[in-house]
Amino acid sequence: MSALWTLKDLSARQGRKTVLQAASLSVSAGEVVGVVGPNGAGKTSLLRAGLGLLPAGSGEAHLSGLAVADLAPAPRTRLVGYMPQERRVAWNVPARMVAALGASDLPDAEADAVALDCLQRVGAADLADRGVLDMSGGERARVLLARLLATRAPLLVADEPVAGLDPDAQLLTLDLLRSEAQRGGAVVVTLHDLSLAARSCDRVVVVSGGRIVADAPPRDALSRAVLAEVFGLDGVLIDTEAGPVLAARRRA
Ligand SMILES: Nc1ncnc2c1ncn2[C@@H]1O[C@H](COP(=O)(O)OP(=O)(O)OP(=O)(O)O)[C@@H](O)[C@H]1O
Repeated sequence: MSALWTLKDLSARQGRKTVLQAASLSVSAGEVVGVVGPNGAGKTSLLRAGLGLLPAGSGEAHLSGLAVADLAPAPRTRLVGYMPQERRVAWNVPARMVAALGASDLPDAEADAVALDCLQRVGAADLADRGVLDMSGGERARVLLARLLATRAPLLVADEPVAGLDPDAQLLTLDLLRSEAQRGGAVVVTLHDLSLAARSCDRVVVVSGGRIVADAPPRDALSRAVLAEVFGLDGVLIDTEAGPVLAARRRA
């Protein structure tokens, strides 16, 4: 398997605070990797520092073997598509235009065709001509997912793509990301739903206090000990017909 994204001892700060400490990670083609951790653990910082969007204090990050620090924005967007946590869109332009931004390397007509195809895949074909500010939050999230898919980049990184989505849309989102991995890409996704992470990801990376404290298949990464120490939960993954489900309560 070829590594599409590698981090080696990567650290980063926000102001005086160290938000990422010596993080090492390797993501290969075909993988769906979930990044989990409590609020403020450093998940977004990990993604942003690893993509060169937050200056790294030390360590290295590579995309398809190329040092992120040396990559100009245009070549970087060919190697990675990034869906940030904030779903901010400034202008009330139609969904098809927003989705087409993901394919801005193509001539307009081709970018539009890719955008429409991606809107269809995310179940938002009927929203194509609607302004993105005239939508519900969940509808806008689908449009932004379409924009991510429209990048056709080998690595897709999505920060909480299922936040605020209904259950069917959550599963659809993970299914679509899985299909990108099956086509030979790699996917990294932050999630708060640990059941969904266990069910949908090949590997789960647990972040706590700015450090990667586990990086393993879901059952190992979300062990009783990690659930207790990192999440403050007395919990366990239970097998069901639909996949593993977390049964947990807060620790006393
Ligand atoms: N712009 C900023 N300035 C200062 N500190 C920041 C900034 N952004 C994030 N932080 C701090 O960095 C730490 C990690 O934040 P980060 O957003 O990476 O966490 P997260 O795991 O993604 O959290 P969440 O699940 O709440 O989205 C937190 O302590 C946060 O307060």
